[in-house]
Amino acid sequence: MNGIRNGAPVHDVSASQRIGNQLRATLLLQDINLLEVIQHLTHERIPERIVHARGTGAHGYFEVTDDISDVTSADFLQRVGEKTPLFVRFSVVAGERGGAETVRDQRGFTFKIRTKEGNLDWVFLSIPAFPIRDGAKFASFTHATKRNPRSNLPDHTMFWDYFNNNQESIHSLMFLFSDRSTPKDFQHADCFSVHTYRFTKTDGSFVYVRIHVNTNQGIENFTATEASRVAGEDPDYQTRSLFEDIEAGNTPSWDVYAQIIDPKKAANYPINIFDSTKTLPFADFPKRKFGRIVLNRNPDDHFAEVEQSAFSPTNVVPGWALSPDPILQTRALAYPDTQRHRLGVNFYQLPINKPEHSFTPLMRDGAATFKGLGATPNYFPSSFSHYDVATQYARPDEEHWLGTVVNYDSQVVDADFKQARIFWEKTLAAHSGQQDSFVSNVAGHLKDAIAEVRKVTYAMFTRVNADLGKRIEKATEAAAGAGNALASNMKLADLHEKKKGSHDNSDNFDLFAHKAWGRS
Ligand code: HEM
Repeated sequence: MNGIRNGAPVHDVSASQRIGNQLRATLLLQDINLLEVIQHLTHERIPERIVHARGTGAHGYFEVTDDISDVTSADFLQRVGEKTPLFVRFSVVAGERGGAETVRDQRGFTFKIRTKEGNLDWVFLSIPAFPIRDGAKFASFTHATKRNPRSNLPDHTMFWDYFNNNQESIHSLMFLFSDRSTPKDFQHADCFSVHTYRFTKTDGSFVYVRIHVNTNQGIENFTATEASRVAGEDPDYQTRSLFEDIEAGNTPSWDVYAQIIDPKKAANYPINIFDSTKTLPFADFPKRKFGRIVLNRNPDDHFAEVEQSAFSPTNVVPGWALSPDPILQTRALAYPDTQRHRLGVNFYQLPINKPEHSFTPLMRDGAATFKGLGATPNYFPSSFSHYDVATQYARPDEEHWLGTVVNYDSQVVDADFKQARIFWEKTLAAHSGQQDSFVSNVAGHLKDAIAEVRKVTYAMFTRVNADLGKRIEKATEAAAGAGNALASNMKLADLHEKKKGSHDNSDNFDLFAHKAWGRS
């Protein structure tokens, strides 16, 4: 056995070198095996993802089922029947790495499609509308939906107060409190690109596109009661379900559709196609099938593959491009940045992330460099380099921007409630019992917020539909009983007041006063 990493054999693997043979003995610093084994162990954890920390993964392939070459030059989409290998990571957003999986939340679906022209990452969600459309709000949204910094407990006052003050989230919130957000497992859920992206062609033309990935296993959800029970009985339920499904030789699959959006139509369309809080109606932008995703192999090692995988919407290939959606543009910064922190600067050289062919002479060195450049010129252009840029891909040049720099903070308007209203009045109403579940799901959560916050939330749901507002108020107040919120919840009154001398950072509250921010 090679116990030490230099490859030398170790004979007494579990022995320790020491002076003295019985319990009274002292260890020796020269015991290399012991030192190395313990020092490796104490470095075995890496930071967990700031969001989507809990996840599982599988290998499989993307297959082109229908011709879509009229709208994209993406090489892997040119030939019906062609299969491209992929790796998927499924995740739960808010909980920590060991958290229960069947909780109410969005689910992340991330695909690394290993095309011959580079890895294409689709970093998608199980809810087709996102809660925010201003990138700078992502920190607030993430903090408010995680733990209270003082109690380290989930805080329903903080949660609902965030949404009361950021009501552009209402459409996404409607999905979050429907049974769609307690899916039985990943195999029985759909996912969506949420953002508008672009399919591009080598002639410089492009169309906008939103992707829908629809399960072939059928949608199956838990009720809130079932989800809580399973979270307690088997916190790893969804990882187990996927692993056992694939281990048994099953091949869960999803059909892949595109909503194609003509840029000219988008320019005058009443919904801003770059607003990630909105979906686009199928009546105006029908779904067009072009592929299938099939999973058929479990990872060999969870840490090496699932934990060390690094996905980013910026991993694009020719034929697929980003759009001006401001959330997508904010994400372009976030992912590779956090991955340099989480995995190190050469994270893309790890086997799970490495593209089939890669040649990046302008990036060199850094911790854990696996393959150096040797004598390759590491500047460009060079008289001695034998490489060139890929000129066959004309850069789409459709977007011309001219304007004044502004501090834009989107405002909530009545139109932001329209799709939430349709969801309540049509989508939920069409499925027996789903309106009742929605009301009871909200009440079961909102009851733990303080009364002052609950009241504002009732008004928010009333803006969606007056009857919905009344039903939520009635169910929540009944559940809240005497009106007591959990004692550990953040007390807003504490935050409203400046408590002189009671807090090291009490002066900071001044910074957040509306007046100091020019919004009084
Ligand atoms: C401004 C908005 C957003 C920011 C700043 C952001 C940031 C992040 C960060 C930092 C991670 C952790 C990545 C890692 O450690 O490797 C992450 C993961 C993830 N995000 Fe976002 N995100 C945003 C919006 C979105 C949206 C709109 C979607 C989907 C439409 C999305 C889907 C995901 C998924 C699926 C993961 C898990 C990736 C994995 O499995 O490794 N995020 N996000």
